[in-house]
Amino acid sequence: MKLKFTKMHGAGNDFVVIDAINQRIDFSPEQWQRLADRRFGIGADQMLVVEKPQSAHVDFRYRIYNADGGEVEQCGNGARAFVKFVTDKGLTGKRAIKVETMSGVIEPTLEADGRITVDMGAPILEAARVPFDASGLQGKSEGGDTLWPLDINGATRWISAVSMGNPHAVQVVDDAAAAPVHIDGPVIERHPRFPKRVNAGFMQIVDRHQINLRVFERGAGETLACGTGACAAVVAGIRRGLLDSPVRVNTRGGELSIGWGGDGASVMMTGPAVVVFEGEIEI
Ligand SMILES: N[C@H](CCC[C@H](N)C(=O)O)C(=O)O
Repeated sequence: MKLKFTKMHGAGNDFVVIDAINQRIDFSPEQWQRLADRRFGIGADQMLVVEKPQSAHVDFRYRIYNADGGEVEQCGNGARAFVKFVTDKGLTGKRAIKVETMSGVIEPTLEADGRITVDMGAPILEAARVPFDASGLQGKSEGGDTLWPLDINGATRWISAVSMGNPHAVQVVDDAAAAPVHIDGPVIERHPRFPKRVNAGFMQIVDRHQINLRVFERGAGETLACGTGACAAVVAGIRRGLLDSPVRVNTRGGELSIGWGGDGASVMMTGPAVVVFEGEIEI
């Protein structure tokens, strides 16, 4: 079939965005991998699919596929690209929309300055619901957070386990630029205590309102930015007593702003969404 798509990015985290309301698509994991392939396909960290909603009082359904072809629960940078896409394509006249995902409803809003704010919902902090298997581990309290020891490549790394609908393992490092993202990231991603695998965040505290962050993403490897990873890192930093809301998150691909009012409150993420090109591909 000939597939129409839009190539987009949010702070360098790049996407193939597909209107599945006006196109019928039903791809295998191998076909999703092919679309994501940077040599044999279009190339992207994730594929974002726009569908009609299944629930009432919701404007769209949003499905997300990682570069490895697996469908996942949430994508923060993708949510910003999503609202820009449906607005630009005239699929909605609203500037604030409700979007159902595998992990619940999120609410992206197109701001007057072109940036986009997304209510990402409240973080999930109970280890078993991340999911993270903490059985037999001696965690340590820091502020209101519990840090868990993982043996990664022979060193003990103390991680916070946070879900934004998708799982994150966040650790504080002295220097994000020098962090062993490609050595420890793949080991953390597939650590047996994360039964659904995990996104591995490496957070450097710059000051109480600013971090530098790198993320080795589940199913995609290191990306230039990770929206849910930025949310998870800020939640962990605030709970550890290291950060105060709002927090500027410096990623390799750009800047995100994250706000969180504490346990039970939604995490609010603001950042850019950019169209790179429109295209068609035979698949
Ligand atoms: N790799 C993530 C999905 C994409 C998340 C990221 N691109 C974002 O902006 O939140 C996972 O497997 O949970």
